[in-house]
Amino acid sequence: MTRAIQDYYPERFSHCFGCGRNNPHGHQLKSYWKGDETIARFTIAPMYSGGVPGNAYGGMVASLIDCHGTASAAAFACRAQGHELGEGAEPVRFVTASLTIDYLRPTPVGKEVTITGRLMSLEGRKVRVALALAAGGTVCARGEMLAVQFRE
Ligand SMILES: CCCCCCCCCCCCCCCC(=O)SCCNC(=O)CCNC(=O)[C@H](O)C(C)(C)COP(=O)(O)OP(=O)(O)OC[C@H]1O[C@@H](n2cnc3c(N)ncnc32)[C@H](O)[C@@H]1OP(=O)(O)O
Repeated sequence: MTRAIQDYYPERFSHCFGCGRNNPHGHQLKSYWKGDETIARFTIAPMYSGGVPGNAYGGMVASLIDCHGTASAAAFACRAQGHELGEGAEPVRFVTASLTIDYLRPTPVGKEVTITGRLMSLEGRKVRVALALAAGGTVCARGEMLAVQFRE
């Protein structure tokens, strides 16, 4: 897949500060399929430093995990419906209902990090996603998300 999951979001859902392609001030995170899981790559700019020099502040870590989680939920739900993003019916939209983060190690700024997502369960409007953020192959933070399909 060369197109990011977020690139399939309808225009009106593309202004998120973390991942909206139409938000020029935001991070514009891009998530992709990687086999049965999802992956995003991002380099945190030094301006997002936490209290310890060289390390990111926790909100930034949570933000990346959050946006990758909702994108993953949309992709997992789509595939579970038997089609890929961009095919078939309009894709379902998810928002974060609950997100827990375990900060295991400091996350460096200025180095590429990867965020991965794995489907834990899919039940009705609810998708649970296991998430991890790693730098240089070392997991710095883990997350668990409950994403709920948005009712318009
Ligand atoms: C390519 C694809 C395109 C798709 C296109 C996508 C575009 C999509 C834009 C994405 C852009 C990025 C997004 C970034 C990620 C955010 O930052 S999203 C922003 C942060 N999140 C929010 O603002 C959400 C605020 N909360 C809400 O709006 C509502 O609480 C919710 C989550 C929609 C749920 O409300 P509701 O629809 O009335 O549903 P409700 O019946 O309350 O709950 C449904 C189920 O979830 C459970 N539940 C709800 N909340 C919780 C909770 N906190 N803990 C445990 N269980 C819960 C309920 O118990 C219920 O379970 P069941 O009884 O069905 O078993």
